[in-house]
Order: sequence, then structure tokens, then C-alpha cells
Amino acid sequence: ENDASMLFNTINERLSYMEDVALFKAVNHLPIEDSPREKRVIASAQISAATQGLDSALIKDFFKAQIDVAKAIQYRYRADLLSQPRLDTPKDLRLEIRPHLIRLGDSLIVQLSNYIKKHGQIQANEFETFNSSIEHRYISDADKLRLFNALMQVDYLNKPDSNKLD
Ligand SMILES: C=C(O[C@@H]1C=C(C(=O)O)C=C[C@H]1O)C(=O)O
Repeated sequence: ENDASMLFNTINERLSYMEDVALFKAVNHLPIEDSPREKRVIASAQISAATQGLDSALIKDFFKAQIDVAKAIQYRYRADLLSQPRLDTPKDLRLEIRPHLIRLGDSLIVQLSNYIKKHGQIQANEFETFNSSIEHRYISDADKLRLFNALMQVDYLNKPDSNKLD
């Protein structure tokens, strides 16, 4: 397994939790969108990005795309739950799923950082691998493009040129 597919699999793994998230919210009559939580997820990603020396504004854009796709999956699945209710007990969102999503976000950033260090920014020719790694019945082609485009932007923060005279 190469560096790119390892990273893409982590992105896919994060998205694979969204049906569990949606089920917990449906059972507990909670809305899908939770803006305070989104702010925390993004803040945590920006801290990890800064630790890796990545441009945290670009990581923020990528995480916004990930969160939008995460919500799209939840809305589609929640619609299905109306006609096909599930009777099993959902995993606990706060105690179980969310801490895991934060850990996945952290390893995703480390994997992305290692990839860029070795190969440079993600290029368009990786899309085929991305396309086959991101597999979820509720992810659309538009969702995939949005995610991949944001991913291709991520790069290290420009270091100030120490030799530059001012
Ligand atoms: C995954 C969740 O659902 C949504 C998506 C989020 C995410 O992808 O991190 C965060 C908050 C919610 O708007 C959640 O509530 O934890």
C-alpha cells in the first residue's frame, strides 16, 4: 500500500463513521449540523497542522470540505431511516465516535504531511486512486471532487526567507 492510498483510506475511514453519527442523532432527536462542534474539530485540525508545519488555512478549507461531505452522508442516510428504522443501539457520539474522529483527523494530517514531504503536493493524477479508495454508498461524485480539490491545495506554510534583506 503506497503513501497516497494510506491517506485516502484514513479519509474514507472518517466518512465511514457518519452512518453511526446519523443514527445516534436520529434516535436522540438531534440535528445533524452542530456548529460549535465543527469549530472544535477545525481548531483541533489547525493545531495538528501547525505542529506539522502545514498551512493551517489550507487545512481548515480541507476540513470544511470533509465536514460538509460528512453532513451530506448523514442527511442521505437519515432520510433512509424514516422508512427503514434501525432498532439496534447506536454507538455513543460523545464518548465513543467523536474522540475517534479527532484521532483519525490527527493521523490524517500526519499522513498528509509525510506524503507532501516526500512527493510534494497531491497531484491530479492521484484522483484515480482517491476515487477507488473513497467508497461510501452515500458519497456523490460532486462530494469526491470537492474533497479532492481541497486536498490538492494543502502544502507547507511558506517559511520566511532568512537570507532576504529588508
Ligand atoms: C460528525 C458530526 O456531524 C457533523 C460533522 C462534523 C464533522 O465532520 O466533524 C462535526 C459536526 C457536525 O456538524 C458530529 O456531530 O460529530
